[in-house]
Amino acid sequence: MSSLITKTTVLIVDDEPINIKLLAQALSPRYRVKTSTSGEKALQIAISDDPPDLILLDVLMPEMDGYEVCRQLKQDARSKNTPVVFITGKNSSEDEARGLELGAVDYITKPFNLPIVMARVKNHIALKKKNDLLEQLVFIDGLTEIPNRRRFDELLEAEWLRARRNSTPIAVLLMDIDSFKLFNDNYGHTEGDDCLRATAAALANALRRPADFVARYGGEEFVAIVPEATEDAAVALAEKMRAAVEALQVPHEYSEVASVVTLSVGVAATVPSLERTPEQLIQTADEALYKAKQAGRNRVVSTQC
Ligand SMILES: Nc1nc2c(ncn2[C@@H]2O[C@H](COP(=O)(O)OP(=O)(O)OP(=O)(O)O)[C@@H](O)[C@H]2O)c(=O)[nH]1
Repeated sequence: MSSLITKTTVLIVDDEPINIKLLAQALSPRYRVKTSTSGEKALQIAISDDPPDLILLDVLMPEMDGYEVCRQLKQDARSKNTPVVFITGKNSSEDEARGLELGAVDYITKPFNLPIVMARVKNHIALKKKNDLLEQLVFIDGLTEIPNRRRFDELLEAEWLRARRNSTPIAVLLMDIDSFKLFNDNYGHTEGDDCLRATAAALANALRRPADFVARYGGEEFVAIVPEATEDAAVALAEKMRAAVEALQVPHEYSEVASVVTLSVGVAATVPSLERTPEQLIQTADEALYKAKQAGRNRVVSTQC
């Protein structure tokens, strides 16, 4: 069962069940195949928790045509990296150019040659896997193996725009290990690195919902994005994260606040508007973090942005 779950998935989108059947028969020995006879359903599958690795997309479909499906796929951060291959009876060069300009990686005209389709699918999937790996490496912090600042910046921008569109709240948590210089100075840099790794894992484990996100912000600072969280909900999560680090019980006899490693957290929550920016949200969280440090560390302080 687990091998099935991890198997590469191809989504076939065609309003003609007979076309789907033909392609599915050829692909299913090697890939896990999902199918859709409508563009709307294809979009849902593409942004689901179990998205495909490649989409074979028909152009001529009633209601939403393949070009529109492709356009929407490429606009959504959750599906924009999923390769789209058009398989279509529309065989003019203008049609092909339009498909490729919309962001499709390939354009195959009907009647197609099945071995060629299979070979192209294989090549595009190999490329997609390599891109996924590269993206992971670019966005992962080497020491703690959680997402890095670059990934945070990118995701905050996307979540900010989403929250603004939907008029939903969003919160940022800025976290800083207390007296970490004293930890490093007394226990050494290697122990310091171990502490950062353990802290990162504890913070990642404390997240509750799939959309919640934590990254290493730099040095001994971490940052979380909590979409759709009111200030109260964000504070509750911040408190859970603070407690998770304390519960690690990493000895820190040189700490100014406790006998173990602790965390201070600044929380900022807002409903994004055109007048505000994500940078202001981070700035507000930073001010709250400063207050948490001033108030004695090992605590959560919140400010409305
Ligand atoms: N081991 C290790 N230490 C790091 C790393 N990045 C930053 N640091 C250390 O983190 C420490 C941060 O110290 P400060 O910014 O003075 O803060 P602090 O001692 O935690 O004091 P407060 O935040 O005010 O409680 C410095 O000693 C840095 O060298 C890293 O990747 N590994």
